[in-house]
Amino acid sequence: MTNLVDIKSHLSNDPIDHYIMDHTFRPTAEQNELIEYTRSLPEKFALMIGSADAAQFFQMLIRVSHFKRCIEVGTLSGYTSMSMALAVPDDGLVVTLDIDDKYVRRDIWEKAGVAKKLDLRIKPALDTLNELLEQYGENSFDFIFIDGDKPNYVNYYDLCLRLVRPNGLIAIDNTIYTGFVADPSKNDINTITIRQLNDKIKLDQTVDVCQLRLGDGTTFTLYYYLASSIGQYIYNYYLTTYNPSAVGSFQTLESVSGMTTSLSYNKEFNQCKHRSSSAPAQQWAQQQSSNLFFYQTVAASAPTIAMTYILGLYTHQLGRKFVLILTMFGNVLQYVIWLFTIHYRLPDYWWYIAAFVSSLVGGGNVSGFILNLIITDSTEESERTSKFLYIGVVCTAVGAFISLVIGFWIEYRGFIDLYWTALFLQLLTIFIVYRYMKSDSFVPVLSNNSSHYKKKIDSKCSQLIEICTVFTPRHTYRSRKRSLSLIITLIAFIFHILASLAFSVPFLWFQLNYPFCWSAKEIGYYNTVSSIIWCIGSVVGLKFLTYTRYSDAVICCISHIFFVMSALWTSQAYYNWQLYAGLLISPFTSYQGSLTYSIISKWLEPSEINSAYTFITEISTILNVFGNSFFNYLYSVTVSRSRNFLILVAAGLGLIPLVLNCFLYFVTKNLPDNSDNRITECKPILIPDHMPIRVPVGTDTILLPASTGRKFDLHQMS
Ligand SMILES: C[S@@+](CC[C@H](N)C(=O)[O-])C[C@H]1O[C@@H](n2cnc3c(N)ncnc32)[C@H](O)[C@@H]1O
Repeated sequence: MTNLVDIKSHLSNDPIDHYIMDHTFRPTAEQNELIEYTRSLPEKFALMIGSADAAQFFQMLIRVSHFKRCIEVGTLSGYTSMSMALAVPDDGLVVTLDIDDKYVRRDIWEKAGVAKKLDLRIKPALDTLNELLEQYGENSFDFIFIDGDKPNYVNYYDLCLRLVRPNGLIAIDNTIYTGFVADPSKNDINTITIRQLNDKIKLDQTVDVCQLRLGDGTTFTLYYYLASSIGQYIYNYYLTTYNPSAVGSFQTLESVSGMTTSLSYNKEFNQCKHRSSSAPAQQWAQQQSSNLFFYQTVAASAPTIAMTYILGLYTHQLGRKFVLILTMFGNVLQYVIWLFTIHYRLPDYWWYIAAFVSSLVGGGNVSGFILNLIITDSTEESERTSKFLYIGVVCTAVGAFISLVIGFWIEYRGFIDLYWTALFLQLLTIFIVYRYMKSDSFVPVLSNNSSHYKKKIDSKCSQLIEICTVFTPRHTYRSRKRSLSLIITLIAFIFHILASLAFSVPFLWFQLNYPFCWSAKEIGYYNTVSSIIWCIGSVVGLKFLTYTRYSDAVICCISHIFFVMSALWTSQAYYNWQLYAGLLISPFTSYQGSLTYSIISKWLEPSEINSAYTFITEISTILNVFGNSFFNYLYSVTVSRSRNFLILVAAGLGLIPLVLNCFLYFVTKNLPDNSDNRITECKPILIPDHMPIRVPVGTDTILLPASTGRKFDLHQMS
């Protein structure tokens, strides 16, 4: 069995230890002085000093990893703390904890010029660690050395796991405990606790571990656990940067808008019990996160709105392939800026720059617009409802699956990897679209009798007017029934988006905070269950609705009833199971989104569809931009009084499209449709090179896009 003296390299009698120390140990004068001083203490304490080679190794780790914030549990005379303080940069910090400062030599710290980097806290270390969680929040330290009283080792480890940041390091001293851990006859409380800790770490897959025969066996754990997706990342970032004394200097929405500061918190505000960050820190982080999202959407608002309009207007000229690639390229730029922002911890405005840059090419709405055009072009009117529903289901299922993968990915690989992968996939998609999507897969075909359409494309100006007025009842050829249906559908769509935003904007903060206080792992589990239920629910719902042959308006009504129920249920949820139970109806809550395109395409002329979709996309972009900002703002000012206020607002908003769809049902059922002069709906056909071409019924000649200049006879083709 190892002699206790042998395990401190600088006190060892082993010639090899002597040789190693002789060749590699480079103490400063102050370090030597502290070693000498500690040696002079009563033997019990003299032997407690950390091993000098271990301290030197920590210094090397701190320097190469650019660690800034460190903790030592168990100070004794302050040797290892001083060594760490010598290694951290000038603005670094070493918080060192002990129950007693009898032997601490602050004077030597002063002499070494590191006293200002050392924060000595004298009280039971468990209390101090909890205090540090309150003060700095979770994931806020780079390096922690545990070397306090052994019976508390497991407790120290648990708290330190929360304090250390992802990819930070925890070093634990005495994990071999002079070999006692491997000796079954040793069953004192210290040995038992250290064995328990070693066993715990052995089973913990969220950390990387290595146990070195350094000093008395120091275990290193590399903390991989990354807390959340981008919203979670931002929320956690704020939790960790919370500084009560500096909060006044942060620009909050309240200070910007000159409203009463809600940073004076209600003392009785409930907080997450398993997050030891303080209630003010949590509330502050929520406000900061929603503020950040507010400014992000504001930054993206004008370019998104303008570009959606411009790209919608010029899609025919630029080609869908080009527009699609352009929007994807915006995502690429966004990922790159995110990666830089996270990696270099750039200031907040980089998030806004990322949003601004990606919105310069239209953002996600434009790709949705292209997809909707492609679906409409390649389907007949009768199958369009089910096609839109089906695509909605596929998108939802894929989205849910992706969020599931993301949840687990973050858990095991972290944010940086995730965004690198996203970047890679986006580049791959650009390549696939570039390589395999047919250029200009659809250009409207003119029949010899569609002079109405010819007139419309005559000038850009008339297209602009067409987009803005396509829903107005000015068109003489459109019956009252059609005009009314279009307007009702449009308004229902607008309120559906608003209701969905009011529900979705606070939902992440809702999960992260009291009473749920979910970690990334728990959000990952929720996403897993959610994705499974979404897939099954959406497919079953689709089959059922196809089977019942309900009209679009009835399907939307049912969907809105589910939405209101879901929002009311969620707003009252207090236990985890209640959030899970809410998932049972959530797959049926958003049919309005996918059906709107199908509904309006039935009431419009084929030549109007492009303008109408551009208009709808524009409306949805504007609502998303301003709705997101507004609801984030509303959440930040209401959360301190009522955590579920916004979700109740969502339920209220959801009632409006419900009523409108009931009205639509009666309009479509009872009003006559007397628009005889409407151009007949085109039938899609597939020409040999699989380009979907729209042929007005009753014409025999179709004209292919000017670039091909080909002319087909329908009879020949059939
Ligand atoms: C092994 S020594 C620390 C040696 C020091 N890390 C070094 O490298 O020189 C353990 C220290 O833990 C302190 N300690 C014991 N129980 C404690 C507790 N409950 N809270 C904080 N410190 C405690 C003791 O006072 C003692 O100074």
